[in-house]
Amino acid sequence: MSTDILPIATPRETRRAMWRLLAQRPGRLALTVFVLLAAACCGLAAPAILGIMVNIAAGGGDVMNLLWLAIGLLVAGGCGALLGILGQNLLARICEEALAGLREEVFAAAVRKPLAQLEKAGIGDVVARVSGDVEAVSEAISGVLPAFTSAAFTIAVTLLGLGVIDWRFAVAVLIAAPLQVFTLRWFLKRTAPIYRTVRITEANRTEQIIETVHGSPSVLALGLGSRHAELVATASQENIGHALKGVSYLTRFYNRLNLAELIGLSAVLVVGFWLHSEGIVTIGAATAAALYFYRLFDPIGLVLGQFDELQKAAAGLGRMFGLTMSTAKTSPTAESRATDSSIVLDNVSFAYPGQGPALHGVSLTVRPGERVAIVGASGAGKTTLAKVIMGLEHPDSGTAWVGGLDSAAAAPADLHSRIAMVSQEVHVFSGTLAEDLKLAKPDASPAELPRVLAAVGATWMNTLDDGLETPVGAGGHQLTPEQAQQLALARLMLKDPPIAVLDEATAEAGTGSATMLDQAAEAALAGRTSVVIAHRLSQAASADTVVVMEQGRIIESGPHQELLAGGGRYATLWEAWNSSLSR
Ligand SMILES: Nc1ncnc2c1ncn2[C@@H]1O[C@H](COP(=O)(O)OP(=O)(O)OP(=O)(O)O)[C@@H](O)[C@H]1O
Repeated sequence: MSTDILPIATPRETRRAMWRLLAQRPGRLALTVFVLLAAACCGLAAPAILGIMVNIAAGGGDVMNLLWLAIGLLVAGGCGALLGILGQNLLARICEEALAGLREEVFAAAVRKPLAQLEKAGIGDVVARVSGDVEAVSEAISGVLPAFTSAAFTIAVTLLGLGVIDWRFAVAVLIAAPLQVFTLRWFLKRTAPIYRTVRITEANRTEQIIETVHGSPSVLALGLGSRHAELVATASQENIGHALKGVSYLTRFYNRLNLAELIGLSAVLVVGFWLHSEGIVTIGAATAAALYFYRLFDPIGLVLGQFDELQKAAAGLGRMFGLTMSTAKTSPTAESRATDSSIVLDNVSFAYPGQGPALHGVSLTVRPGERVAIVGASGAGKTTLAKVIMGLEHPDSGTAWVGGLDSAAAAPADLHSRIAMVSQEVHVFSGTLAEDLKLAKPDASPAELPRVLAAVGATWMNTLDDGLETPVGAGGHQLTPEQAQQLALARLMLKDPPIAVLDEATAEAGTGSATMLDQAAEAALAGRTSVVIAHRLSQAASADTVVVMEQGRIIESGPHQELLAGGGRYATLWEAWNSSLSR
């Protein structure tokens, strides 16, 4: 599987994109920073008060004073804890909202991708980005980031507090810093590629599972079950192997951090002893300094330790942003050059990944209201042409203009307001018949639904026990392929776009139903600009223009009668079709 087909955002691009998301809520972000700072300052009070209590106790001081200080200790601790919880909750909420926006962007980007690019990248990679990566980032951002930020504030404020007692304490604490920084760099350098590989091998495993499930009929028919199970197991093993490597580095990382803490605490105690013996600080101040440093153990451990989680999240974020960025690259703002309901293909060429051209410099104009039938042998490129018009595939060169929009660059909502397609693989969605129809127009009035069904000749609707409220699709009343085609045509009528594409909409029909479906298509296409992929040449005969394709090129075009009179490829196809009917 090639995982480099869908881009991955660089760390810089990821940071910028993340900041852009967070900065959408500047007021709440500022309030959160303020609350977290206040919580960290409250935390400073406890060691300071304890230091004062030590001084009082050492000097044989007043018990009442000690009692008041103890109450102050409790109040500061309580306020610090409450503010800390409040700040972390505020931050978690901001992050959750930002992530929800990102999640929507990523899903939208995934469905906007050209089919060929998704197929090339491997569907497992896309699934991993919109599920596994989103989950990993979600967990890290809502679970880790608030605690991480709170710890970072505590460290900064505590270092400041140490400096206020005596600058030499701050220097003593910083003795441990080089080892901590070195340990962190050592850890990040080694584990960053491991985490990237873990995500990639996870995508491989997903790909393998999807392939096995998709191909399960062939897998079972050919007795390939154990071989496929082995392939999935191998992909899993590879993933686990890399994940374990990460765990091994994590253990060594914490060992080194413990050593750094030991060095730092020793330094603070030695400096405290020396400063006290020189009469520079009181015993209480030295105690407070030691307590400050001790207080740093947890936040430093958390910040350094959670780098690991944030790094994993950053890897996921990079892949998520990569998906949205690459969409932005391939789908800039819609280019528009006319607003009528025409289709203009301008020298369009397209090849599926690793294949020869499926379309070769195709130029075609369908005027507003005109109906064009595309005919040609199997593999001539008819369906590919329909996909390019629909924006499902993007031309390698040339442009497909649909109602004035570049179909490869237009926002899906804009494009779909102008064009709709009925494809060969008609899907009946689960739900009632009315719900199925309303997918095309959610606010359709109750009178519209029977009207469009009647227009496409779906008289079978009257025989259903619950009429429009009859459940259809999986688990409901099963429609025949012809009925499903009629339903799709009725949806098209409800949606009422000015332009329509029918890709072999009646190819499923037996001879008996063919005329009925031809009439249904006729009703659905009335008044629209349309392109009909016509395997049944009766559809070509009723079109304004017939276009004949061969090996990705247009080799003939013109009205039905003219092409027949010309005696070319279309005349041959027509003759063959007629004689197949009379047989
Ligand atoms: N998803 C795909 N991946 C790779 N090649 C494809 C894909 N779909 C079609 N092709 C190839 O592109 C060429 C054009 O196929 P296309 O489906 O557009 O032809 P068609 O005229 O619609 O054929 P049919 O009438 O059989 O549907 C063929 O060589 C086909 O094998």
